[in-house]
Amino acid sequence: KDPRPMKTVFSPLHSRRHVRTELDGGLLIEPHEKPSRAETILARVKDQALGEILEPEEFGLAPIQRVHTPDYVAFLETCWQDWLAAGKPGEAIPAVWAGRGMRHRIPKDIDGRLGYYSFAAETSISEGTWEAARASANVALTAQKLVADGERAAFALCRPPGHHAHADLFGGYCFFNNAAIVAQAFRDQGYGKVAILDVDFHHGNGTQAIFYDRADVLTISLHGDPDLVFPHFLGFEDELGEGTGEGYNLNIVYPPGTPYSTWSQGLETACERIEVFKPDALVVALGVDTFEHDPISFFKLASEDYLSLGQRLAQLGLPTVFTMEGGYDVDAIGVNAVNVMQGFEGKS
Ligand SMILES: NCCCNCCCCCS
Ligand SMILES: [Mg+2]
Ligand SMILES: [Zn+2]
Repeated sequence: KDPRPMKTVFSPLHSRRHVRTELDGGLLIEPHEKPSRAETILARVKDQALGEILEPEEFGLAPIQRVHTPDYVAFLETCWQDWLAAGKPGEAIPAVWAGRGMRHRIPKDIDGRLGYYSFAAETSISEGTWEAARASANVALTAQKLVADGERAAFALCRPPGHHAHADLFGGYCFFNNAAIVAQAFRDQGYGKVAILDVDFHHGNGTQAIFYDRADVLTISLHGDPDLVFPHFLGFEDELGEGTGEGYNLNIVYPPGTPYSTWSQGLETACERIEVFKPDALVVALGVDTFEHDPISFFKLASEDYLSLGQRLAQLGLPTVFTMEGGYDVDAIGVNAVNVMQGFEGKS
């Protein structure tokens, strides 16, 4: 509603997450999800004078636990200490999971608990990960508060990202599902219906799972075919929701090489579904790993396409919170992410 320039929320505490390893292709590489991602976006926000930049307020654990289980939150808080106490030489990396026919119970041992509380092995944990993840959730909740207090939209410059995190699973560089936490906060503040639109290249598996049996939060994701890319085991078009939630999940899947001219047709389908749903607020899980030069993805969006994306989202006319998700071409991430905001604000 408020025509003032969009505010950005950012926490320097994101840099407390500085793992040195990512398991990839049988090697421990420099993580794609690196601190310079957030710093580059912040620099672009300043360079473009997008609007005011605020540090987050502290919201504590309660709004996080509206989405994540208390045992999972407690696990994340002590994981690194537990790992060190077990005398491990490297960073905490899950390496064992309950495969088919095994039992989903919570072991005492740290290796067992790492496996119980994760779905993938590329997301190392080390000193400061907990603090950064907590700050990222506070960034998202501060943006939600700005919108609830009357801003038309706000940009939660979150790091680490969140859309792959389930109620009690980390993975895909995600720990707390910031978009889900924002949606639940809107619901807890009396917004009857909320839509979450995930435009990250990857399926928002955590977000889908968290709301899968609910009709009050509509979850939509456009993404690369999970038959070919992460998260591999969720995100197919036949996943429509379950029980009360049937019809309130929508997956739109595209193949390698998809350009904006094709991808934007899916965006249109998503926007039409949102308009039918008539939500009281919109959360956009914004990944820009749909970019043509992204190192781990296979869509072909160009930087100017993010202006068009922002313009289309503004046409929905909803109170909107953007939560930063993926995007791994660090040189281009600032232009691409801020283009969405500038497009939303009317720049073409
Ligand atoms: N080397 C590619 C493996 C990628 N695995 C995790 C991808 C997470 C994307 C988060 S938006
Ligand atoms: Mg997506
Ligand atoms: Zn992604």
